[in-house]
Amino acid sequence: MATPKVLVLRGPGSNCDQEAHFAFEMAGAFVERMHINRLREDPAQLQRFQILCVPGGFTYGDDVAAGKILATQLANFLGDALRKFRDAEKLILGICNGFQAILKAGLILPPDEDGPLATLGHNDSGKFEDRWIHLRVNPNKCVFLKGLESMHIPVAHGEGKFITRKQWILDGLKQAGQVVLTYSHPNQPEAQYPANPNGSMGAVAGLCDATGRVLGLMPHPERHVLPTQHPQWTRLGLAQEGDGLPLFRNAVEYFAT
Ligand SMILES: NC(=O)CC[C@H](N)C(=O)O
Repeated sequence: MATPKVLVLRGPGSNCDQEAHFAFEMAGAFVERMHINRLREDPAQLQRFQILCVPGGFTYGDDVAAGKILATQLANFLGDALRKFRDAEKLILGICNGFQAILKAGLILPPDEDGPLATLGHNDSGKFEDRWIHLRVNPNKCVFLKGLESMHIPVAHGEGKFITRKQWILDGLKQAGQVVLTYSHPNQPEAQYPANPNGSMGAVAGLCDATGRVLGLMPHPERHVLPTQHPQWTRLGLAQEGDGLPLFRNAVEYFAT
């Protein structure tokens, strides 16, 4: 098996980069963490890697809107390198602040003539939501989610409300199989608050691009890779591994030859 190299791209205010590094290493990849300013100095470095991960955090202090400044940097200074990377059939993962950044950079859904199709806004609750939630997984062709049905992992964000410009955009994304992660509740067909922690349209928690190789999600799979990270592991019994680990392993195995 060819071992892929992962670039965990940091910015000022990233705070989940070490966890993302650890998760990809557990899954069997080589991992390097790099500050975006270093990549801007020489964008061609990106092509040394097979997987790009933009981790969670508060880049640029969430100024303007969470992930917006990082998105602008990605689109304006690294746009060509990123398109080349994506078109080489490599993988891109954005977690939480990373999802905000890659979505707002147009890497998941290219904008149309009227502008962006979707964004992530402030939680309906008006506060930071930091707790464990349940996810339903519809992998469709998303490389990262192959074989998964559900996940129990934490969220920690203030701006995770997924909004499309019009309802038909969300309907189209569902039909195309791009809505790959939704918040779930056992008794609600579409999860309502608090199961849906931010009021996302369609209870959307994660979205992939049309190829299935770019995934963005608000919850944190890298915070549940070890079974002991689950808050109830002593009561429920120790699972074999954390629910988030298969997502990283799928990405690594995609490059198996
Ligand atoms: N954990 C995170 O990445 C948080 C994302 C962002 N700072 C928010 O609060 O919405």
